Amino acid sequence: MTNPAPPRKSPDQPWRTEGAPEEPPKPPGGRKLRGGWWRLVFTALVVYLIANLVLSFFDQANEPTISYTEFSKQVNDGNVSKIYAKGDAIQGKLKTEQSNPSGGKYTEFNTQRPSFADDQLWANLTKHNVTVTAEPVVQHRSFLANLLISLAPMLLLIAVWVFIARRMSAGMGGAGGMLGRKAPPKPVELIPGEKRTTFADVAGIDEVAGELNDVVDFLKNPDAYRRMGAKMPRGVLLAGPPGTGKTLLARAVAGEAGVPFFSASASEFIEMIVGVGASRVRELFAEARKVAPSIIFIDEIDTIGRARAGGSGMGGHDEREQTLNQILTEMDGFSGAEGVIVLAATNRADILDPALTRPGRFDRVVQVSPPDRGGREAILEIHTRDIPLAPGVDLAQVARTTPGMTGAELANLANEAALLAVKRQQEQVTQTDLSEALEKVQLGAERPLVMPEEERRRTAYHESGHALLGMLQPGADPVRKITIVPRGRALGVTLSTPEADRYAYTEDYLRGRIIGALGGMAAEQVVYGVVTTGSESDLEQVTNIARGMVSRWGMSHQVGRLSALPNDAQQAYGLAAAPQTLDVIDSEMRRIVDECYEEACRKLRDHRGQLDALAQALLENETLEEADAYRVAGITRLTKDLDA
Ligand SMILES: Nc1ncnc2c1ncn2[C@@H]1O[C@H](COP(=O)(O)OP(=O)(O)OP(=O)(O)O)[C@@H](O)[C@H]1O
Ligand SMILES: [Zn+2]
Repeated sequence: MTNPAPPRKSPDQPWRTEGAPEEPPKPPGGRKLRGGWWRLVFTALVVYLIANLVLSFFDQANEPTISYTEFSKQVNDGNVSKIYAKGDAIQGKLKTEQSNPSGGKYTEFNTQRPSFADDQLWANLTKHNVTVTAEPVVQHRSFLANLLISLAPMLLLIAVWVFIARRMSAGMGGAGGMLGRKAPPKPVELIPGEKRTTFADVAGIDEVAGELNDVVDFLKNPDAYRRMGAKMPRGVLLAGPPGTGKTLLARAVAGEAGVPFFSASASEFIEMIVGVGASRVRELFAEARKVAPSIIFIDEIDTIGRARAGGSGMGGHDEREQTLNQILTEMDGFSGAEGVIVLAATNRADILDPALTRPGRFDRVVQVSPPDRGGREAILEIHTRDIPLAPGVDLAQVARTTPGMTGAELANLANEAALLAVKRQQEQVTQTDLSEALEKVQLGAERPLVMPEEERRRTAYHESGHALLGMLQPGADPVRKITIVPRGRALGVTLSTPEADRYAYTEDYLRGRIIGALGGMAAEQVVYGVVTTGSESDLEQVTNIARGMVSRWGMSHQVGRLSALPNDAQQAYGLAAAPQTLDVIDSEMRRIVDECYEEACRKLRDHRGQLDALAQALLENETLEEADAYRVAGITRLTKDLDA
């Protein structure tokens, strides 16, 4: 829970404009399977060969093997002192050394008595006073060793196979596998000692919890429903952005109902060789049925449940389809009274295969959204339950300044504040810890970086450009902080957050956002006459907003009130925008951004004095808080904090 707030893609979030790209390329998620077992096979082969060599070395032991004729002759010559016999194998010792016909001398020997020899061996032996011992002859190779050697290749094969199978099921989250190697899926809430999650651990999404109440009810008392002939939904789909508490909610349903909770991530299913995903699904459902009523939770269902058809041509396509089919089959197989309810989570409900949401499957979709102000406060309360708070800590105030943040981000915030307090050896977490933690979460951690003076100056102008335009636009989100202390991957940051939660945006507001985001580049243009690479992430933000305005929100006359670009699900079905539509979208986006850029430059030229003042103040102080920023720029805030 230490990851910083993700880059904000949707406009309903506090936003920031900054001077450098922010996301480093993700390392490709590689598979770990290969290499390992080839090495195992190789090692096993080498061991096998060496073992064979050693054993065969013992085989051609010291004593030469002599013919039975030679042996008989030695007995008759009275040259044999003693023999050991087992069955027809005979080992013995001579009284005097003999030379071997094949070269060399020997006193000890081996020989084999032919089965048809009906000679007078026993008589001869006693006649010549040979000590005969019928003890078992020292065997160079035990029966077991012989067996092992003959079975070795097969054992080797089996070992390799088991090993591969284990590796594969380890990749499935360790729960279950093929080969009957049973580490059956463990229902999480049955693990002794584990604290049960309940609705009391979930806040800010009360309506959602309410919607799940009858699921809880059903799980608690399936018989009542059965008697009434009432059918429960077999699947409930929890849809919403990452970190809004979908997993938490699913656990809470299980916790409230007091039933076992099986959890799996859909992506685990499709990493494997074809067929394994489906069998893992079968196993999971079988286990859940055994202990019904119970809950199966499948996270990231979109990774297997995205719309089929359209041939995405991706690898693992078959496996995905088989796994999905298996899930659907299992769900269809429910009589509805078995008491296994499948909860699935996705943040891409829009791209799901319609087969999944058909009646009798995930026919109930519950939308989980980021919390509102009251919800944020309640979530903060939950996540500070175990943190000693200093008197005077105002969680409501924190909730006010965190619009758009999800439950996971708020939990992270509370934890960061606690970490700060520990670092400072405080007994309690203070309001200052909380606001500094928020700053770290929103802006990224401060980064020691000595910048050349010229670069600092340019950064100061860049950030002042963002800030001044933000302050000048009526209706824009207020500027909370400007800094030229490098943070995260940015050289400087200007932070603006809305006064209150916003749910819909006007065209003017969006244009204002574009103008503000272009403010950094425009300031460089106005002051230096050239621009730098420092505007990369600004331009990304600008492009996203402009694309949305033109292609999704009907804010371009040329394109009209159309959802002009196919969504992912439509794309999966092979739907693409017509080339001429793409041309229009492109030129409309350019028009809007160009207009905004011109306006940004014009405004900065008109207010050059304020721009210089802000840049100067930043060079001196490095960071300006909201009040100082407005004072330096000589601008009075047009709107007031609703709760201030
Ligand atoms: N509404 C909430 N109330 C309390 N805590 C929450 C809430 N939402 C999220 N959290 C906290 O954030 C953590 C992560 O949430 P969770 O994993 O449930 O989100 P998710 O929606 O499943 O995310 P993802 O889509 O990334 O899997 C939870 O364990 C919990 O600590
Ligand atoms: Zn910028």
